[in-house]
Amino acid sequence: MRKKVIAGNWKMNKVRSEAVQFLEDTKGQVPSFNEVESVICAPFPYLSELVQKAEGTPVKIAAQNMHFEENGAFTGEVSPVMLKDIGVTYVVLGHSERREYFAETDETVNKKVHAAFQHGLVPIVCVGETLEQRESNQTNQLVEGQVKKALEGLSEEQVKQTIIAYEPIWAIGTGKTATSEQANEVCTHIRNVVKDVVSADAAEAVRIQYGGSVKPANVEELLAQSDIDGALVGGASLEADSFLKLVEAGK
Ligand SMILES: O=C[C@H](O)COP(=O)(O)O
Repeated sequence: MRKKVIAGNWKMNKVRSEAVQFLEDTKGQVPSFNEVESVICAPFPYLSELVQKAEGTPVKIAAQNMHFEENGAFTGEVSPVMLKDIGVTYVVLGHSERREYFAETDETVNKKVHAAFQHGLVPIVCVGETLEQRESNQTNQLVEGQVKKALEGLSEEQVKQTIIAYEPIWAIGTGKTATSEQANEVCTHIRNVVKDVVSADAAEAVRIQYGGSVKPANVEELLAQSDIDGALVGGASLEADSFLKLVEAGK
């Protein structure tokens, strides 16, 4: 039985006081880590403080990106060593917004996934198609390519620990959710790809989230699908009440 993982991706939102207040507001109300994993993916400036505030609670703190090198002349970048040093435990890699606006590629995602494991961070690897690709029936092929490249060179054990987030780009922040059947169909395809290129055990263990306009009103139906093991949520994770409802649904 795969444990569900509900991750709130705040993207570039909230000032410090709002970020801290969110943890205050959810304190004591988030279900235990044994029931569901709950993660907040926060902007870099608050990570250290949020890790400290979340200590002793079931909430884990994630970064939204990182560089693959440990250190060096990479102005403006943040390394896995730095994230690990301040107690971050998860990192989102290859989000479609990084791919679209910041030239993230399948190759850099793969380097980052390796770097994450090297430094004890759990990668949440995002994949997903555009509307144009869906309409021209390229979804499975496109997502398959992204998954294969992202996982290239990992050990079976590392693949088992990886979280893959299937996020159709046309459903992100648009209010258009993929139907639970559409979402599950692609998640099943991803699991089959993992089975083909790694192993049946890895496919059974890997967690696959759905992301794209997930909210309290649709999360239960999505999580009830056979191959959806959680959600990566943007807009609906910004308010404490809404985030708590999402996490509750993961129990
Ligand atoms: O990382 C989260 C996804 O991009 C989904 O965002 P959304 O829930 O606002 O559609």
